[in-house]
Amino acid sequence: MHIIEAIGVVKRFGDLTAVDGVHFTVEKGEFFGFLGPNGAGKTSAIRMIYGFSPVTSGQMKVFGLDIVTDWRRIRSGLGICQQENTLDPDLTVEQNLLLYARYFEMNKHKARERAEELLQFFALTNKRHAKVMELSGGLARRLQLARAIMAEPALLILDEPTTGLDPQSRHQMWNRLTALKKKGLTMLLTTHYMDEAESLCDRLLIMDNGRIIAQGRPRDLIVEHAAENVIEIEGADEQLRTYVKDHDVKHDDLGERMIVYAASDGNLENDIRDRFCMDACQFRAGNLEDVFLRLTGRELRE
Ligand SMILES: Nc1ncnc2c1ncn2[C@@H]1O[C@H](COP(=O)(O)OP(=O)(O)OP(=O)(O)O)[C@@H](O)[C@H]1O
Repeated sequence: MHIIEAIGVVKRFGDLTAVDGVHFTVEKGEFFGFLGPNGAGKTSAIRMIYGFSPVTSGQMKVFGLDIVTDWRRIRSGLGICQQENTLDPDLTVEQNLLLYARYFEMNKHKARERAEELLQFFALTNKRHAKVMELSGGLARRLQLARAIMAEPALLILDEPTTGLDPQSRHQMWNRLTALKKKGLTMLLTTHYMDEAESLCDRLLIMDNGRIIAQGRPRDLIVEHAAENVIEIEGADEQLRTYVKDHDVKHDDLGERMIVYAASDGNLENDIRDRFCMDACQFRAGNLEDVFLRLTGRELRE
């Protein structure tokens, strides 16, 4: 059984089609990512998974159940960490966890035990009596995550979990998410950080204009849509342009700068190094950002 199965799912807001017939599956234990430019339809798609927003057409199945008819059963197995801070600002860290446990009808003893375990796991024990409004952004996000997994969900949904956090807090968050993955939790995240998606996700999809334009494992997407090795050449000239054309080399011509995508055998790299890299060339590994920009373009959207 798939943990999530989207079959031709469509979401419309009036005349606007935010999600345009998407198909994907998420399997047990997977860390699955949703990427795409602003307005691509990521949030609209994941909101249908947790029943926050009704499906216009198609079918969304979670834990093998239909979201339309079995919303309540599905909801009891989900943990959701939304973009917005949805914590109760007047309550303390610990009270936020305990209050949430009540929605899931957890008995008091179990709730206390679980809250203790999570306070430790997220390094929040010495903040247990602090009010939420006193917390830094990083601590608040950690608490939101702790609360989302309070009732031990089978699927955790994270909408941009590290947006706005400083590098220390982001790394701390990644570290905790990786630990949760090791425990076997299935997770789905949306993010604008390509390094985050590349290091955390087993598989991901890229959306644009409501459609899925690529789907697969990060490494496979890099090989298919960019390359393992990338050369950035400053001061691209006509000779280089002729060379890439004649040798049918995968590249992006950005005017002054050219980005060349080379396979891992090293031949093309060596040739370019010898012929065109007198001064300004940068050799680096291909990454998900290359894939993203190649598929969704470099122009500003708004
Ligand atoms: N409740 C709504 N009513 C009307 N239009 C909406 C609503 N929610 C989203 N949209 C529109 O649907 C499209 C997809 O938006 P969505 O928020 O799903 O994109 P996204 O990929 O999550 O973007 P971002 O990266 O900015 O969060 C956008 O054009 C947006 O304006």
